[in-house]
Amino acid sequence: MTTLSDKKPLPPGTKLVGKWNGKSYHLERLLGLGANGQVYLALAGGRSVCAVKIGLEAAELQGEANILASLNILEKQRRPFLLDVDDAVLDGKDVPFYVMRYIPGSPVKDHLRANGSHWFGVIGYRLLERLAALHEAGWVFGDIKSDNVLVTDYGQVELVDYGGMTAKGRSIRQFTEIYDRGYWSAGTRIADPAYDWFAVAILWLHCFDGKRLTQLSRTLIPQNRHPRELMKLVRSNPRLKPMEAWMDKAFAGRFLDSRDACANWRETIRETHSAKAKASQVPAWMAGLFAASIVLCATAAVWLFH
Ligand SMILES: Nc1ncnc2c1ncn2[C@@H]1O[C@H](COP(=O)(O)OP(=O)(O)OP(=O)(O)O)[C@@H](O)[C@H]1O
Repeated sequence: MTTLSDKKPLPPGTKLVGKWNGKSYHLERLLGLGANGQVYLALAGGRSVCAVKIGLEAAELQGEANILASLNILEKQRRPFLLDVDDAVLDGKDVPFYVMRYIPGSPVKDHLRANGSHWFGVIGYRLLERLAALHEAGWVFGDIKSDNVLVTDYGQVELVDYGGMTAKGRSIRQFTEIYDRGYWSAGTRIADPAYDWFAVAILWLHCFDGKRLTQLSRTLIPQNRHPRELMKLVRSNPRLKPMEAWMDKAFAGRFLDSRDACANWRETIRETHSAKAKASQVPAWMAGLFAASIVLCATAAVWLFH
């Protein structure tokens, strides 16, 4: 019997037939199990690949679908993300679902682990660009975390789970504690672009220093949770230390706007790269000394064997 319980995934091959739009979806495998529902890789009409989110809470799912529908309208130049919204009958019960474009990527933390941490410069820039576009359209993403930032094999960055997306000025709809600036006494939970910048800075700490970040959140009493504690981690991490100035601004919400956050990111990455390139260059005096020693050796060899 096929039932939708909050934790148990539906078996592969389950067919959902939309009650209102009549479209059918074959569930292939579970992509993610979250607090608000289950996301499956599916085949629409038996052919095209898509992602289906089945909700346990109809109102919550409808809220997400409404946000995605307005995003489709706002971002006409992008391929639509929301493809269908409907109900299906499973085991005699109405189950609400919506269908999205499938993003063939992995969470940013996994991507960096598999492909190398040097990717984080370009991924970070693309993520900030995506956020800047949302901010300019009047939205704040809200629930930035590794699972919701998918990176494709070609390094494209896509956001998933728009359940936290909130209009500027409203209370953040959905967030993850450790990424939340309210939790770290760094500001309110009122949606503004700085809310997302803060979460992006936490994302890099989570990717490169996850253990110490978790440890910090477990051991600090609430009164002592503060960005200065996060900055101590940044300064003592060789990967993040070069990004110190950017991270500090992101924690304090001190960029002019999201384009400024992007430009600052690019500049910091560029400076880090040129500093590394300089450090790896062999100084001229050392190269000269090396050349002279070769000449000396060659002369000695000729003299010995003559
Ligand atoms: N369009 C998509 N394409 C590919 N994978 C997706 C897509 N949408 C969601 N996923 C995967 O499914 C996971 C769970 O989806 P989602 O975050 O929407 O559920 P949720 O119930 O809101 O979860 P959470 O409790 O983490 O907020 C995501 O973290 C992501 O890995």
